[in-house]
Amino acid sequence: MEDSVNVAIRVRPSSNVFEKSIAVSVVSNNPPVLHVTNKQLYSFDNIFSDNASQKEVYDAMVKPLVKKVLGGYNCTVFAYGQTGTGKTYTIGSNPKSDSEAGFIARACDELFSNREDYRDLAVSITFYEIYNEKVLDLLSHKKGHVPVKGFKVDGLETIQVHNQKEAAQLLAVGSLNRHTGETKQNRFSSRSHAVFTLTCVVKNENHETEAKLNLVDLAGSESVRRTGTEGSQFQEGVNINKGLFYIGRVINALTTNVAHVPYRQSMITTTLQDSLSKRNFITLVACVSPDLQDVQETIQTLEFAQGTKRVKNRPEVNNVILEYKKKNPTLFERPAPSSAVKVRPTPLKRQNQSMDCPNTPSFAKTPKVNHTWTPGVQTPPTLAALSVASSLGDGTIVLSSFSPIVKKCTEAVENKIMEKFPLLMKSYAPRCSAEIDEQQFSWQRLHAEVSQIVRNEFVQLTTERSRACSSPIQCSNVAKRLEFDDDDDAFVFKVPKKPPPKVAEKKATTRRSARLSKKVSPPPPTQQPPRRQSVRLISKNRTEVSPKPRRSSSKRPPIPTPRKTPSTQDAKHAHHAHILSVLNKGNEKELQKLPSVGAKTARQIFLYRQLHGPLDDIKDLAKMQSWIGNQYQRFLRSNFLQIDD
Ligand SMILES: Nc1ncnc2c1ncn2[C@@H]1O[C@H](COP(=O)(O)OP(=O)(O)OP(=O)(O)O)[C@@H](O)[C@H]1O
Repeated sequence: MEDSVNVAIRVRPSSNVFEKSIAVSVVSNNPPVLHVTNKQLYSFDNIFSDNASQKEVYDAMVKPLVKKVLGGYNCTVFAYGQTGTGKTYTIGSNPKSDSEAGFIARACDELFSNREDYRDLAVSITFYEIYNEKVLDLLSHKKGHVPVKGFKVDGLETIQVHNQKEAAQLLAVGSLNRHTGETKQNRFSSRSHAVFTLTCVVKNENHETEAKLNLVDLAGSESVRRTGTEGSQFQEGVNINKGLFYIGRVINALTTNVAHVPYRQSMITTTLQDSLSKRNFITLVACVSPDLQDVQETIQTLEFAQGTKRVKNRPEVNNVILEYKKKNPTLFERPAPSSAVKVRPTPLKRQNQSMDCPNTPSFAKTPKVNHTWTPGVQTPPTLAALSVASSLGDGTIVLSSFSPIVKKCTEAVENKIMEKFPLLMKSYAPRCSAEIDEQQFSWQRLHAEVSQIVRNEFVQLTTERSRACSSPIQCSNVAKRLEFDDDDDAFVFKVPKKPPPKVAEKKATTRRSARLSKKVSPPPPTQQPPRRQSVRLISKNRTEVSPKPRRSSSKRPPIPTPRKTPSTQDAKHAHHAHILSVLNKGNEKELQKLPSVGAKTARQIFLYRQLHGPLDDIKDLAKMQSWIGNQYQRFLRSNFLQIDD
């Protein structure tokens, strides 16, 4: 399992006795190909048939992620699908017996059995559900929902566990608290999305990593007609479908790399914003029913899974660099609070005051970093300086959202500043005494000096790197925008706000306003021919009326001249051979270059070739079952292929 986004299909055992009513079958396991009655073939990273065991699915999809989490990568596993297809069963968020242990129990088992390899491993658990767009803590005895601030669920019960048994107990308690209900399609239908999170903190000699494994049991998509829900259950269904719809939108936005990802549109995408970002490993297990009566929902699930597979992530490790702390222990010491210290806290400083060292410059106090922040340990100032505020609305850019080249530069700048910072601090050291107050300290000077270092390094590095690439970055312009933001306690790149779009002059839209407006004077009827007047009539009346000037023929788009069918026999053979080689050797993108071959047909040709080997003749393509109507003939015609029967 190499990819950062992995997608598998799990087919649930059928509830039908008759073979005729089965719509889904696994055609091949290598490559994994699924066949659905609509004649379409689907391929994913893994396909598990109805007799696949829980262990088999876990080993292929989640086991590799446990290692990644211990290595500092955030990983998220989603179970998605129609109601009653086995999502809860697969994730194991409602365990019934040991033989049915799902992902959660197995992942906990694995974490604790690997313990010896990790000298210092701390595991904690949170378990919450999203019910009717509200977050409810499944491990808390408190009533009411948990508030969400920004993208963070604020105040979840986080419980540290030391062994598999403790983890299993928490899972059992949480699953009892979860909202379930009976519908026509599932006796124990989950009425909420459940998120079970294992947070692993691993400390090594030089660094510390903190990463999360989220195991998400999404509620099933449901049609009111089929589930027969009414009243409050109907409302639950509406909210479930809303959440699932926006997960789809978020995935779509990640696939197309658009600037705005609609995380805030639903509670599930808000709370999982972290996990649904490009910095994580994502695994999707799409559960489907093999039954003919569910084929519509099955196809929808398969299409969703295919969309997810198109997301390309670049996972990053979450770590704290402790080396700096080791080298400069005095900088990170917490002095005893002194009544003589007078530092006026900025709004953000006030928030973090309890754990801040009063002598630490303000930009060093920002725990707003992607890297893990341990209370009591000050983040190296440059890391804080470069991991900038997250609010995009005010024209601030998050550095990490730049292109990879800028990201690399950022890392390099961080390293350089790390070297220079002790020197800079030394020059300030005498003035950092407890009696000094803020005015004497001159925060502005310190900010200006560090800004200058960051700017210089940034310009130098981006110039070096952009020389190597074809599209150089206007690095000096970008660097000029670097400013210290007091509100966010960080260095930010300010982006000039776009001027508001000019409001077009309002046109009179109603007849009354048109009449009232003196400026509007309708053209005399003789000057313009009636719209529907035929060309013949216009030419008849040409003497009386001057018609609207027609577009000159030179401006008309040229009429495409049809490509000629190769005339000689040799040319015809060469053309056939060329198309055949594209069909046999082309990847999906190359196949799509052929006329009448879209993304879907290209995929079908690709899968057909994988299953049956290369085509001997173009007419073998007729055997592909996924052609609809006269699509095959259209393909032949538009590719100028003459096939003798
Ligand atoms: N692969 C499987 N093997 C054996 N039993 C399964 C399998 N998948 C599902 N089941 C059984 O099907 C029933 C429904 O499964 P489950 O409750 O997990 O569905 P769900 O997708 O979570 O439904 P909902 O969205 O309504 O909560 C359960 O009794 C479960 O044990």
